[in-house]
Amino acid sequence: MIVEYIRYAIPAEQQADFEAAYARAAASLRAAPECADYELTRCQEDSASYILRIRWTSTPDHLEGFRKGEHFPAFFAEIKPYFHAIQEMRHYDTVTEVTGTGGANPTLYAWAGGAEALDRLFTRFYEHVADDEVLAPVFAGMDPHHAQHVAAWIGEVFGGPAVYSTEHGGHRHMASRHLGRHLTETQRRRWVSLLQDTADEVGLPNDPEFRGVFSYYLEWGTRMALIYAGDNPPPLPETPMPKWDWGITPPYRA
Ligand code: HEM
Repeated sequence: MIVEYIRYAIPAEQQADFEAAYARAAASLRAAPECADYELTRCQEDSASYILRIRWTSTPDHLEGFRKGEHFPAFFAEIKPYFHAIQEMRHYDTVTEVTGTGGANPTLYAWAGGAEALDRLFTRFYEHVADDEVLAPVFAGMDPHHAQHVAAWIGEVFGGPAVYSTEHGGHRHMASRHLGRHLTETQRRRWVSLLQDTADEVGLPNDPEFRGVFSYYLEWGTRMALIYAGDNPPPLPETPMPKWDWGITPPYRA
């Protein structure tokens, strides 16, 4: 993914037409498979300055795919009158590690109740697993610290301290622990529903926003576990830990 920034200087009397032209041109961006997202903003301190930010799947996808593709003619027809007003139009690589979310919303980890709440959740969960006819055989030989390891994993994925990646082998190790286990859909579903029941039991926050994201993660994570446990697992991930956040349902505050 790369980011293109286009800076414009648009005199006050042209701004309404400029914004309307971009509102129409945006239909081409929405239709273009090379475009991830876009945003046109106007400067507060200098109202003539606009910045258009477009995330493209890659620079060649933008220059070869979009510019030579079916959506470009309609896009360019709308914005051509403002071409002379461009002050910068360049592609930027997201090569730095400096990215993240600010403190406007608590992390999922903090909202859940931190390490103590996640330890409580998984300790109780694996107590139930031991008595569950579907799951008990799967976890019969598990590491005695398994519950704490999974709590550390989820804690880090949910924005907590980097305990799993620094002390327990990170993403690659987690995926490797599922290899060759040939987990079934029945086991996966039981794992998810038993964990959700346990979340109720130990009093994890039950607001729709948190539980929605929690379920989203469990659904994705368990389906990934089945893929790694299956006959043709993908190469083990060398990538950093997945990071989860609130997405389109930030925490509700009255
Ligand atoms: C969101 C979903 C899941 C997460 C976050 C998760 C997390 C983990 C982690 C972090 C480990 C490695 C623990 C360590 O470092 O010692 C692990 C191992 C394991 N997982 Fe999962 N897992 C998920 C889904 C599942 C499912 C659905 C099953 C089976 C129904 C499963 C079965 C196992 C087993 C059997 C091990 C090895 C346990 C041991 O020998 O200690 N996992 N899992």
